[in-house]
Amino acid sequence: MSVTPAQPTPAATPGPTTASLPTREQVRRAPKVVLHDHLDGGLRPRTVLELAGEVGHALPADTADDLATWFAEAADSGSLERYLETFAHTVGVMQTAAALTRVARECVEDLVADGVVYAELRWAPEQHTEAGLSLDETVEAVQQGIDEGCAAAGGRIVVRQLLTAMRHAARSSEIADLAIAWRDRGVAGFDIAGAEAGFPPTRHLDAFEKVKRANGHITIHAGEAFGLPSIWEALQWCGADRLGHGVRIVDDITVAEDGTVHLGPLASYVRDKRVPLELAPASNVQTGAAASIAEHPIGLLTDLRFRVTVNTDNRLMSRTSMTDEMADLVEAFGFDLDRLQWFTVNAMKSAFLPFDERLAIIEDVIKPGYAALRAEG
Ligand SMILES: O=c1[nH]cnc2c1ncn2[C@@H]1O[C@H](CO)[C@@H](O)[C@H]1O
Ligand SMILES: [Zn+2]
Repeated sequence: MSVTPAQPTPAATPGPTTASLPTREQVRRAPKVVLHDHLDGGLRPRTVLELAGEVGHALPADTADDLATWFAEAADSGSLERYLETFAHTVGVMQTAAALTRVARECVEDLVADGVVYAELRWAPEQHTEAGLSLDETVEAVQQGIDEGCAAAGGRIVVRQLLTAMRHAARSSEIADLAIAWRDRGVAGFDIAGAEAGFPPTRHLDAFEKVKRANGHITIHAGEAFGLPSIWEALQWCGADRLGHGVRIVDDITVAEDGTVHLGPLASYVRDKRVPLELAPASNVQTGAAASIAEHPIGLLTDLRFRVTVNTDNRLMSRTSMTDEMADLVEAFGFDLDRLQWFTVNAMKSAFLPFDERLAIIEDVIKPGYAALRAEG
């Protein structure tokens, strides 16, 4: 294997300085793209309360504000496993077609209000069959909600589903079939999620091969709670087109005291192949993958021109939105509108949507949207 040569340090990310940085309100109005947003991680607290009331699901709080606080605090655990325990209270109230449709419709409404113009929403159908729905019926119900939300938004947003299989379970092959069966009806790709340590992506090799043989798209949660082996398997065994998080790729990057940067073979591969990283700073801080937003490797990865994208992961558990994620990055790293546009174009280029449709959103929506904001001065 060839040795990766040391590289000169790129220009450092500017610190938060000038008055020309966008305000939070400008960030809200900027066109944004989210590739990594869990449908069951983005419910409105009030909706969780109402749906729980309908089905008699016991919750840890009984007002919307208290519930919002409970989710954020419980998820703020420093561990992915404990973070994931909070999903019992969202998945638990999403077991009927009506509930799935409502949650999907409200999700689209919330994303539109957040200035999102393209979204891929992921969720795990196998977790929504407790009350008797078939896998097919769960996908149909979610698509119904997406269609209603998009119709109400009058063309301001395009939304696709990603179907997730749970990595500790054994239904990934069925979920791969489901994703393939729904590919022309709103499903754009396949994912695996759940606890990472102890559940390597290669456990689901047959599912990934099935999707690949069908020319489908794959993203894999990898390099969040576990490091390089997980990323390597996702890319080199499972054929991932994108990395869900992938933040631990920094374990293969060294920065010497004189600022010289050295990329190991896996980090070089990820950058050279332009593998999109679905970074989600707020979520990473909660699960302990990063110490704080300011210390999040997004600064280094951006400087090194990896294909960085910014994502929410779970808006409810992380009490976040695309506006919050980007505005927090503006504050922590001094990112300007050009940089936010770069993240957004990176994301749109990496979407699991046909090339001509991606290009149309970049040229007709994203670039003019940022140009208008720049013109505000
Ligand atoms: O950041 C994450 N890492 C791994 N798994 C996750 C993350 N966020 C959510 N889920 C898991 O994905 C399922 C389907 O949406 C959720 O129920 C949750 O268990
Ligand atoms: Zn995720």
